[in-house]
Amino acid sequence: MSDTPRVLVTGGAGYIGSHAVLALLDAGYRVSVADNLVTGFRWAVPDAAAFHEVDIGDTEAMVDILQQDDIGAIMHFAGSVVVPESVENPLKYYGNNTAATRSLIEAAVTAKVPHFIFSSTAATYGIPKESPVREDTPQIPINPYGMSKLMSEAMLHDTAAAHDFAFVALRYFNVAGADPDGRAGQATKGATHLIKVASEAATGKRSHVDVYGTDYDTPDGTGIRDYIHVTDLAAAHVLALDWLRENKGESTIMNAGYKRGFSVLEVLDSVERVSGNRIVRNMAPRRAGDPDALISDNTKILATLGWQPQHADLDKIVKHALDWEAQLHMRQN
Ligand SMILES: NC(=O)c1ccc[n+]([C@@H]2O[C@H](COP(=O)([O-])OP(=O)(O)OC[C@H]3O[C@@H](n4cnc5c(N)ncnc54)[C@H](O)[C@@H]3O)[C@@H](O)[C@H]2O)c1
Ligand SMILES: O=c1ccn([C@@H]2O[C@H](COP(=O)(O)OP(=O)(O)O[C@H]3O[C@H](CO)[C@H](O)[C@H](O)[C@H]3O)[C@@H](O)[C@H]2O)c(=O)[nH]1
Repeated sequence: MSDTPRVLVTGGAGYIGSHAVLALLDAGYRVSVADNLVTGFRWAVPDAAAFHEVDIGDTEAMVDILQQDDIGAIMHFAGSVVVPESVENPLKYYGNNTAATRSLIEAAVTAKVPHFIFSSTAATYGIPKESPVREDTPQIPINPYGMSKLMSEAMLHDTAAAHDFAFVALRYFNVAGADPDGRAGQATKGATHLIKVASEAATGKRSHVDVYGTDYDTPDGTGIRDYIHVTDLAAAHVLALDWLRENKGESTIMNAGYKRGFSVLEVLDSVERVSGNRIVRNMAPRRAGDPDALISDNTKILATLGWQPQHADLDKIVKHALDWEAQLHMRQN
C-alpha cells in the first residue's frame, strides 16, 4: 500500500487507545492523539505521537487538527465507558458518546478523512438471545451506554452511504490485560472491570472482590464473559485500517473476542494461580443489567482481517494485568 497515512487516535491517552497508539507506531504509522484527559493520562501517550488536548465534540477544533496534521484515518476510542453511570446520568452518555461522535464524524467529512474505526461494544446486544453472539444477533441494549454506541453505529452507517467515508466498527467483548512489554496498561481510577479489580486485590490495593451473583444460568452460577487481550484488540485495529485502505469505500462491523468464556470464579482462580496470592471473595447480589453469559462468534473478524490472536489465554491476560498493576505506582508518581 502506498502513502501510509497519519492516524488520529481519539482517546489515545486512555486504556485501549494507548495500546492502539503503540500498535500503530510499531506498524510504522505516524500518529496524532486527541484526548481531553478526562479519564486518560498525558504520560500514557508516547513521545513519538503528537498530542492535542482537546474535546472531540469541538467540531471546529477537530477540523483544524485533521487538516493541520494531514490525517488520513481516525481511530475513535474517546468516550464515557461506565455502564452503571450511564443509567444514572444517561444524558452524559448521549452527549459524550453519541453527540460527540456525531461532531467528530462531521469533522471527518468536512476534512475529507475517508477512513474511520469505531470502538463499539458487546453492550449493544443487551441480553442476547443466542450464544455465541453473531453480528446479526438482534441488538437490544439494556442500558444508555449500549444505546449510545448503537446510535453511533447507525450514524456511521448512514454517513458512509451518503459521503466518501468508510468505517469499521469493532464490537469489543471484555477487554483486559496490558502490553506484554509493560509499555501500557489500565490506569483508570476506580475501575470496575473484573480483571482490573482482581489484580488490584491481588497486589494489596483492595481488600476483596465482590462476586456479583452466584445464581446465574452457568455451570458455577457466576457470570461468563469473553475476555480479550488488549494487545490482540489493538492489532485488530491496525488490520482494520489496512482493510479499509485495501477495500476502498467498503464498511463493516465485526465482533472482537475469542469465542470462549470464563466465569467470575474461573477468573479469580486464575488471578490467584498466577499471582500466588489469595483473594478474599465476597459473594454479593447480582449487579443490575448483567447478562448470564456473553461470548462472541468471531468467525467474521478472523476471516475478514486474517486476525491471528497471540494472547488468547486467560492466565497470560491475567499475568500481563498483574505485571502492569505491580509497576503502575511508578507511572503515577
Ligand atoms: N474497556 C472495555 O472493556 C471496553 C469494551 C467495549 C468498548 N469499549 C470502548 O473502548 C473505548 C475506550 O475505552 P477505555 O476502556 O480505553 O476507556 P478509557 O476511559 O481508559 O479511555 C477513554 C479515553 O477517552 C478520553 N475522552 C473521553 N471523552 C473525551 C472527549 N469528549 N474528548 C476527548 N477525549 C475524551 C479520556 O480522557 C480517555 O483517555 C471507549 O469508547 C469504550 O466505550 C471499551
Ligand atoms: O468486581 C466485580 C466486577 C465484575 N464482576 C462480574 O464480572 C463479569 C465482568 O464484568 P465487567 O464489569 O468486567 O465487564 P462487563 O461484562 O460488565 O462489561 C464490559 O464489557 C462489556 C462488553 O462485554 C461492555 O463493553 C462494557 O463496556 C464493559 O465494561 C460480570 O459477570 C460481572 O458481574 C464481579 O463479579 N465483580
